[in-house]
Amino acid sequence: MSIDGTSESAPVTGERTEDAHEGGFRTDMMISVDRGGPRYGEFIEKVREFMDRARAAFPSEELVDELIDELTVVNAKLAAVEINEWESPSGTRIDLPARGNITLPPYLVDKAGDDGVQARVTFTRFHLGGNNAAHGGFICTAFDDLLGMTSALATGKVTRTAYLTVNYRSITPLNTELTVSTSIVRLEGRKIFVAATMKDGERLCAEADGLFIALNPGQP
Ligand SMILES: CCCCCCCCCC(=O)SCCNC(=O)CCNC(=O)[C@H](O)C(C)(C)COP(=O)(O)OP(=O)(O)OC[C@H]1O[C@@H](n2cnc3c(N)ncnc32)[C@H](O)[C@@H]1OP(=O)(O)O
Repeated sequence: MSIDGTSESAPVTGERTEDAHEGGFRTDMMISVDRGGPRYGEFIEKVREFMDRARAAFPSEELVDELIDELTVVNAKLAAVEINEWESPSGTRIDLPARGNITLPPYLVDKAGDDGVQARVTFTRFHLGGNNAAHGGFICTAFDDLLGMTSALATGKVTRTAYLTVNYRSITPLNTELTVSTSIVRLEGRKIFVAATMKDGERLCAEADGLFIALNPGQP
C-alpha cells in the first residue's frame, strides 16, 4: 500500500500532506527502532552490499538481462510499501549505522553530546573516487550529517547547513575504519559554528568547518 493507501505504485515524493510541517527536519523525528522489524538492518546491509557489487561488477550482457528482470521484481515489491520520509525506517532507525540511511556512508557513533560527536565511518567500493580512494563528495556527506547531528545536539533545535568547507589533507582510504570527531566552535544566537576532523589512525585525511543555522518555526 502507498502513503495514502490509494495507489499501489505512487511516485517517490516524500510528501506528507496530513500534518502541518514544523520545520526543515521535524522536531519530532518520529524516531523508532522497531520499523522494518529485527532484520531491517540486515536488509540495509544487503542493499549496501548490492551498491558495492554493482559498482565493482563487469557483467555479461546475459547477466545484465537477468539482473534487470530480478531488480524489476524487487523494485515493484519496494514500490508497494513506499512511505513518507518521516516514517520510513531508513533514516529513523537510530540503532543502525547512519540511522539505516543508505544515502550516507555507514558510520557508528561512539559518543554524542552537546560538545561534539565521535564516530567511525567506513567508505567502501560504492564510495570510490579514484585509485582506491574515497570520493570527496562522500567525505563531505559524512561531515555534513555528523555536523548536523552535532548542531542539533548542542542546541536541541532543528538546523540546516549554511556553509561547509572541507579541506582534503591526504588520501582517504576505502575499507578502513576512520574516526570522525566534531566539535562546537561557538554559538551566536541561531548560528552554530562547528568543526570536524576525519583520521586514519593518527593521519589526518580531511577536516571541515561549517556554519549551521537553527531554523525558525515553520522554516522549510
Ligand atoms: C539527529 C539528526 C541529524 C540530522 C543531520 C542532517 C544534516 C544535514 C544538513 C543539511 O544538509 S541541510 C541541507 C543543506 N542546506 C540547505 O539547504 C540550506 C539552504 N539555505 C537556507 O535554507 C538558508 O539560507 C539558511 C537556513 C541557511 C539561513 O537562512 P535564514 O533566513 O534562516 O537566516 P538568515 O539569512 O537570516 O541568516 C541568519 C544569520 O546567519 C548568517 N548566515 C546565513 N547564511 C550564511 C552563510 N552562508 N555564510 C555566512 N553567514 C551566513 C546571516 O548573515 C545571519 O547572521 P546575523 O544573525 O549575524 O546577521
